[in-house]
Amino acid sequence: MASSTQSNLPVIEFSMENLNPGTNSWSLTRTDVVRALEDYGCFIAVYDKVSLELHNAIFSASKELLDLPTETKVLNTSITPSHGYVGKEPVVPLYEGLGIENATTLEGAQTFTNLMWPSGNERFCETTLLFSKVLAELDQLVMRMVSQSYGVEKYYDLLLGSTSYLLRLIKYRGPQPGEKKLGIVPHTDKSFMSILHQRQVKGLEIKTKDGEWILVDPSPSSFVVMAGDACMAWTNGRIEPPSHRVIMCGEEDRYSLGLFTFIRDLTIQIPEELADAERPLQYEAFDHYKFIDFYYTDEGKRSKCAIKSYCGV
Ligand SMILES: O=C(O)CCC(=O)C(=O)O
Ligand SMILES: [Fe+2]
Repeated sequence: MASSTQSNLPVIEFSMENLNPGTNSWSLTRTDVVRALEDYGCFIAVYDKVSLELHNAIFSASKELLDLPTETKVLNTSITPSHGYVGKEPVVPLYEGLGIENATTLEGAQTFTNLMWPSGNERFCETTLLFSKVLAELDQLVMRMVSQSYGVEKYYDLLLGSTSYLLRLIKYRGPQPGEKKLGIVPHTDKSFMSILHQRQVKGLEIKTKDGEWILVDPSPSSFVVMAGDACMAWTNGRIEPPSHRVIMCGEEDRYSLGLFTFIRDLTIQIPEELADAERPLQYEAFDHYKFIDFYYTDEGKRSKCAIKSYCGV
């Protein structure tokens, strides 16, 4: 396994005060965002809308959830593969995660909370809802910038209306001495976009196009904004999702969170403006959730690039 280095991913400031479309700082940030996504498939957003208080609250909520008995956690099921409870898998025994579907809606947050705590848990519900909404705003800023920069903003408005958000709350048990340290196998996300956040314990590594693994430094105000496979197809290959993995460093448990976007009930069509003689159309229109189903078939799991196998031209 190649060793990782403590090197740098692009870091981009998102301070909401000076980020209004049309301003100079908006277009400067937009240039940085698109360059980072094209070069790395991701970047570190420094985002001041998540306060230290919210950072602490969401991780205590997450710990409270993951401390529930397994027989409660397994009630978190979904018709979409890997959107519900996943844990104690033989390949990644340290990993355990739950998923809140439609996490930016009160209904989504309440349904999940009532399933886990039939007698209620108002604080958990409020915290996860607020966190998801604040991160969804970051996702929308980023996507607005990307689509503007490619001249396809009107198509993004369509996607936005059909975007659903999945919040995953994840724990990696600290490995015992002698136990394998792999927390999650190298993969690209099947989402459109992902935003990852971690508590103080390191472990997330992201692969650059040069094949170097970069270890991501945690900080309460840092978020990894990362493209998923669906974004690569939609941008006709301009933005490629980076491979990433989790390798546990010490013996301490590690907590992380991911907000993932998926396009529901809308066929994702590659904007015609993004294909020309120089860059012919690389992907047929596709249904995001059918693509996820395909990924979890034997053929999908075997394929080197599932989205290309699924709808590549
Ligand atoms: O735990 C992390 O930091 C990464 C999680 C991840 O890559 C995923 O859930 O897809
Ligand atoms: Fe991932």
